[in-house]
Amino acid sequence: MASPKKKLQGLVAATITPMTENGEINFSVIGQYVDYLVKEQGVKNIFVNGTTGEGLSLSISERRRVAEEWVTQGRNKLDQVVIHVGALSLKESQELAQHAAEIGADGIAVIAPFFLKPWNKDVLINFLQEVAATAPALPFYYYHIPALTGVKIRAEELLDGIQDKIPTFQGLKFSDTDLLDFGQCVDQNHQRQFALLFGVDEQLLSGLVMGATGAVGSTYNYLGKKTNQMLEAFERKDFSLALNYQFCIQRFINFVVKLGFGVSQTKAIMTIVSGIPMGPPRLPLQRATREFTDHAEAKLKSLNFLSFAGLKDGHLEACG
Ligand SMILES: CC(=O)N[C@@H]([C@@H](O)[C@H](O)[C@H](O)CO)[C@@H](O)CC(=O)C(=O)O
Repeated sequence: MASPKKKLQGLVAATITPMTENGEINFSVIGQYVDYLVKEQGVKNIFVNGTTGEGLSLSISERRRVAEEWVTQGRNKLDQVVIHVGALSLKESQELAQHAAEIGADGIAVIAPFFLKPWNKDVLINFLQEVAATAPALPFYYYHIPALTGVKIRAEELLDGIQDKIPTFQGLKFSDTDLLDFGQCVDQNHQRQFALLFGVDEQLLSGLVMGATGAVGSTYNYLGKKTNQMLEAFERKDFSLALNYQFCIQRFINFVVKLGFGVSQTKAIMTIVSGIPMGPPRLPLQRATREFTDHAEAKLKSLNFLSFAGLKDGHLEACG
């Protein structure tokens, strides 16, 4: 069984793929992006080429180059770099998995194929197993995101006995709001051997209460510091403060969700907060509107999310 340096835990930023104005990948800012995550947001784990990274909208050659750049720039700065290698084609997924191993990534993750779909747990596991086997020394994570893949096989069902089939299986990225399913994943993880990473940032506190060992998400790119404060309050069992942080984060997410929120808008917000140009998204996504950007910036300012001043203990108003 593959053994990672240490269990993946804490916050994992689902990285954006920066692009130039003419739609090419902007590799030149990835080094600066790594430094920003580590120094400004206190986030030292990343999840590359996932949903936020538009992984499925990139060519295989682009995905390889993006993975390489993150691994290279993250060396001696980041704790873990997990590469999402899911694809509709098993062969492409295997190629990416093998490549991730060759470049020294710390783990790979795979979503369920979502066009011709696996119709039950065994078929899904067969697919995952074939990918994992091409990178036998790399920790393997299943990326559960049923709203986007349309594959509704419950995570707790998948987890049951999975290490017998996939010896490198190390955990789950759970991007769903079904806390019954998530709780049952935690419940069967008796020996705490798996990383159970929650993927719905606005509900992370509920995920922590249910037993999440960490979290992967888009907002940790720019709200990592704030979310880390929530994690620290939770660790100290200061649940009232942790809830204040969660509400504060929710106020922002709720605000942008009402305006229309997705990967394009994440790129725009990250550009505002970090000052690093993330560029436009790739078609079929459309660039965030000027109206969105102006409103989001005003909200970030009103919540004190641009200055990173932090909440004063117990004062909910501090971010309002
Ligand atoms: C559907 C979606 O994009 N979910 C995000 C969340 O971080 C999400 O942006 C956040 O909870 C706000 O709704 C992540 O789970 C996705 C993710 O980690 C990824 O980019 O692979």
